[in-house]
Amino acid sequence: MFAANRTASFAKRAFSSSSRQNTRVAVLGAAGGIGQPLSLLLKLNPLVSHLSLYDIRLAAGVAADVGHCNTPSKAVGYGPEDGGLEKALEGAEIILIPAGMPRKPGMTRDDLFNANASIVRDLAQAAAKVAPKARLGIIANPVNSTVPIVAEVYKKAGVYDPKRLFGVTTLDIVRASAFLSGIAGTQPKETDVPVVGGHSGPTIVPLLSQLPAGKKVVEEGGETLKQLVHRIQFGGDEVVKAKDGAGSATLSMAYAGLEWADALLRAMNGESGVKLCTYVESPLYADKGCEFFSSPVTLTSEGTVGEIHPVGDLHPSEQALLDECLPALAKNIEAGKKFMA
Ligand SMILES: NC(=O)C1=CN([C@@H]2O[C@H](COP(=O)(O)OP(=O)(O)OC[C@H]3O[C@@H](n4cnc5c(N)ncnc54)[C@H](O)[C@@H]3O)[C@@H](O)[C@H]2O)C=CC1
Ligand SMILES: O=C([O-])CC(=O)C(=O)O
Repeated sequence: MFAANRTASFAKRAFSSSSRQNTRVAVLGAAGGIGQPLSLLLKLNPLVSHLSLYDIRLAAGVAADVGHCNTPSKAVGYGPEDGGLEKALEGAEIILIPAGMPRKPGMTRDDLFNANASIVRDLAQAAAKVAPKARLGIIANPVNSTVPIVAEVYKKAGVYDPKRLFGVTTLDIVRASAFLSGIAGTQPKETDVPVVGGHSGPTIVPLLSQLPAGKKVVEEGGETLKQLVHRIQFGGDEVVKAKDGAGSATLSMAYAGLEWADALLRAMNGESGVKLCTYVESPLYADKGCEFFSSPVTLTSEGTVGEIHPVGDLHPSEQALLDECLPALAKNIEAGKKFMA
């Protein structure tokens, strides 16, 4: 439910007469480590009719390449010349933004702020102008801050609708599912761990006690629990270290980005009750300075934010993680808002 893992039903849906299968999706940063595999996965999704692939380099090549996949959707690449960004955004209903610098070993996600805040701001300004009604999925880090930046851009443009702005935290849910099932011996797709808070280190709060396999690990406590929580919170570092200077998670992020987009596409195509953990404007901890927070969200039939669910029952160890998350997250949100002030 939280991982929104429905890729296996692609084929079935391709022939469903009720689905509209005509959604236009734009990827900004489409030629990057995430952008390329994400564009491929979107090209394979039968609910996508048109893919607009924008990047400051190589987007035409990526579009030509994925365009040879024999699925019905069309892929078109755009560079910055001749108003390419605006053209890419025209008619977009879902916009994914993986444009921006990835981490190198020794960096935190917050160290990316200076490089990525202005990239995301500029892309959001164009999106607010050309496709203000599109649903936006922000992947570029630091997500905790880039989402508030986009909100401010949209407010300044007078087109902000908090129901259409999402931070993509799905990789945390994907990792929690992979790591817990590895310990518990359960099927990853059936090991659906809600992960709330934000998307960096201590702001990532896995709620393992809310499913049977995780509850057992939480109740046993000790090193196994400690290491599992640490691995979910710092899984990104694991990939950055293994890639040894060549970037951060790209393939698993593309998979997670597709899961996020597919959840919206399914909701927009008539599936009711689609629910996923995602980082949105939220009343849950606004009084603690966290105007944005990831918790389970039920999507509307428009693929927008519907009901925002509270975090539910927490084990004392999870309450402690949440207590640590909130001040750190509030600081990240404040940094994003200050950048736009
Ligand atoms: N939300 C999440 O869970 C995750 C987020 N990320 C973040 O995603 C971002 C991208 O990561 P990678 O794809 O690995 O980086 P990358 O460097 O491989 O690709 C980034 C792409 O963005 C493009 N780009 C830069 N400025 C642009 C602009 N103004 N307009 C359009 N495109 C522009 C670059 O040309 C490049 O193709 C990073 O900030 C990274 O930290 C990475 C993994 C997980
Ligand atoms: O760790 C990073 O810098 C990239 C990222 O957000 C992740 O892998 O979760």
